[in-house]
Amino acid sequence: MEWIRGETIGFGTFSTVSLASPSNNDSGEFPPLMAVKSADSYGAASLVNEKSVLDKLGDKCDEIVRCFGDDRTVENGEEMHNLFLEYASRGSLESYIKSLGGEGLPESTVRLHTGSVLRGLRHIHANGVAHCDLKLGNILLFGDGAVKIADFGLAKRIGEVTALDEGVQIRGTPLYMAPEAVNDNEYGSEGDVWALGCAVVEMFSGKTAWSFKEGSNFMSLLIRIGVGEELPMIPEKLSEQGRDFLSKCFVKDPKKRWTAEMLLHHPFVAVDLDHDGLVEEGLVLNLKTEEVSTSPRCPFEFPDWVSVSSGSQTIDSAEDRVASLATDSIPDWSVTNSWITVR
Ligand SMILES: Nc1ncnc2c1ncn2[C@@H]1O[C@H](COP(=O)(O)OP(=O)(O)OP(=O)(O)O)[C@@H](O)[C@H]1O
Repeated sequence: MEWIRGETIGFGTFSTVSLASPSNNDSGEFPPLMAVKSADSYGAASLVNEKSVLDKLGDKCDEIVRCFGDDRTVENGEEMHNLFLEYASRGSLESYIKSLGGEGLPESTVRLHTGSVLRGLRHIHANGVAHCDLKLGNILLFGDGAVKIADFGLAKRIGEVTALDEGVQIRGTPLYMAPEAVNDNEYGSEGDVWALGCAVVEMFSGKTAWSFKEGSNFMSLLIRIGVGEELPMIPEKLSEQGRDFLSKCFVKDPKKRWTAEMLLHHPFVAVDLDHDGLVEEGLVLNLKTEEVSTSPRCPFEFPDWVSVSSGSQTIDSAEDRVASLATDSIPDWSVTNSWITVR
């Protein structure tokens, strides 16, 4: 495909995202406007991983951003790897919520978006993949109000041990890390569910699920996540159903945490939504809800529930693991946007 690069619309750790349009699209094979994620040789591995995961996931799930292929170009004497993606005209949920001035979204919208992300996660997990970096910055908002999961640069096949899993590494964003990732370096489908809970809190309250003062100690956050009984904040103003939903995501033991499939049957997402609030927001909705059922009280009430484990690791004590993370060369951590993903 011959294509033209347009304006820059986003920056990631290793890539720049800009608009792209095909210069000759007579066949109509590509949309007239796409997002192109470009990385130099340093970030290329992440794009190669993202492309292979997106190929594996296919284009059957409406809640996962579509990929139209990749290519390489030489720009200013440098080889660039480019990945062509469906363009989300309203950017990420993170930037959208920031534009609301710290206010969160109405609960009816949060329920809708949560249902969409869950359908995406169910598809990802059913294909044996864990996203490993779910956060509002990686949930994209489209012109019709739909949301889709993006950024599969850190995604991994469940159970597979990659170079990233060896040694002391952090995959993803600390504020969304699940206890088993902090303690045991375990990243699987269960960790995505924990991260979804953190994203739901942030969507509703406009604040991160863990309170964390800028400049405060990174290790203290890891200890709070990994050790002890403290859980992320569950907003008081959220409905009973919403609070119950979050309590199923924020289960410290990954084996007891609900799966995406189970959560799709929770009444928080499997209900008739308040259409009025959404119409007021100008969102044209693509309503898809699961069959409503009563909320099971525990995972074992699901007859066909199967826990997908991410493989075993040599387990140090939680304290040892947190200490080793904190003594490995950790960047200058601060809150939200400036969190650095260590790959
Ligand atoms: N398909 C898209 N449509 C519109 N904007 C996009 C798209 N993909 C990415 N962006 C924008 O670019 C930003 C960076 O993209 P992305 O998170 O995929 O890059 P990354 O290098 O993998 O970043 P990260 O640091 O999160 O790993 C996103 O937060 C979003 O604002």
